[in-house]
Amino acid sequence: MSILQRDQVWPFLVPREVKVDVSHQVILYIEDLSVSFDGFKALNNLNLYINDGELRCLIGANGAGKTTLMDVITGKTRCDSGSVWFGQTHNLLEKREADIARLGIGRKFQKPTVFEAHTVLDNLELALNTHKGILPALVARLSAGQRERIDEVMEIIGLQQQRHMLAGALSHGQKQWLEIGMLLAAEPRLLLIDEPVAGMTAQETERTAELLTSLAGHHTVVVVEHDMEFVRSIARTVTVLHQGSVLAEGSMDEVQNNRDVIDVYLGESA
Ligand SMILES: Nc1ncnc2c1ncn2[C@@H]1O[C@H](COP(=O)(O)OP(=O)(O)OP(=O)(O)O)[C@@H](O)[C@H]1O
Repeated sequence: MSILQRDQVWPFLVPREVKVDVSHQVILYIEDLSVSFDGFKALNNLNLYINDGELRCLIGANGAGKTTLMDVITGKTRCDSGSVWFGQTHNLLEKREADIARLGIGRKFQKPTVFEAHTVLDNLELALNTHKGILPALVARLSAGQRERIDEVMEIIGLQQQRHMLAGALSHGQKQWLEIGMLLAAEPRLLLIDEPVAGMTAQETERTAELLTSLAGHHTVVVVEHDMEFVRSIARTVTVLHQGSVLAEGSMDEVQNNRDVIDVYLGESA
């Protein structure tokens, strides 16, 4: 069944009762993180702090370590050393992938993986009830709260008109929004989003910028993206990774004018 082939873990089920201590405004603490593959350091003493409710963009050349970092945060890859804390009380390195998802960390991979043979509405219902399996999830009665959440999400992702349309008939951009909606259904605290606008039209890219910007505040959003124009349109703070470490961090203008960033990533044309 396609549900078993998914390459991601849904943050099953609402409401989220997990308490995340963000009294110091930081929701994600990453310190001295190192990961190596056969002696090659994909992450090298990386330090990164993400504030609660912020929208952070992560950029860096191919192989800089962006995916590996997401993999460690979500429990997919184990590190050699370092620490990763979700708020001040949850040590993510001690947790399994599914438990990390249940804490409220949602991840969206680059390629959309919606259930194409089901409607937009069914997809959102499935996101709330995946643990039941497809058929039982579709016939299960949703609570009033769940139904309300689905309506809210439908509005956030702007697919009310497509509610009863098969997901397979949506445009590429709409599929990406639907998948973001499937993550949102579970009200995640932290969303990790990999290259959301790859393959999108200019209009879809613009709409995605609005969507992600609107999520910040209520959620913390970390976006990995290569499209610099898009990053400029959404980013307050940009972190540049290079060879597994943070090379620079700051506003888009600051990193674009940073000599090291120009040398190793952006090039003179920036
Ligand atoms: N499972 C693995 N086994 C061996 N090497 C790996 C593995 N995963 C990643 N690497 C290597 O680690 C380095 C960092 O890769 P990673 O995918 O994290 O980079 P990235 O910044 O996400 O790049 P891209 O922008 O191309 O997605 C690369 O040199 C990659 O080849």
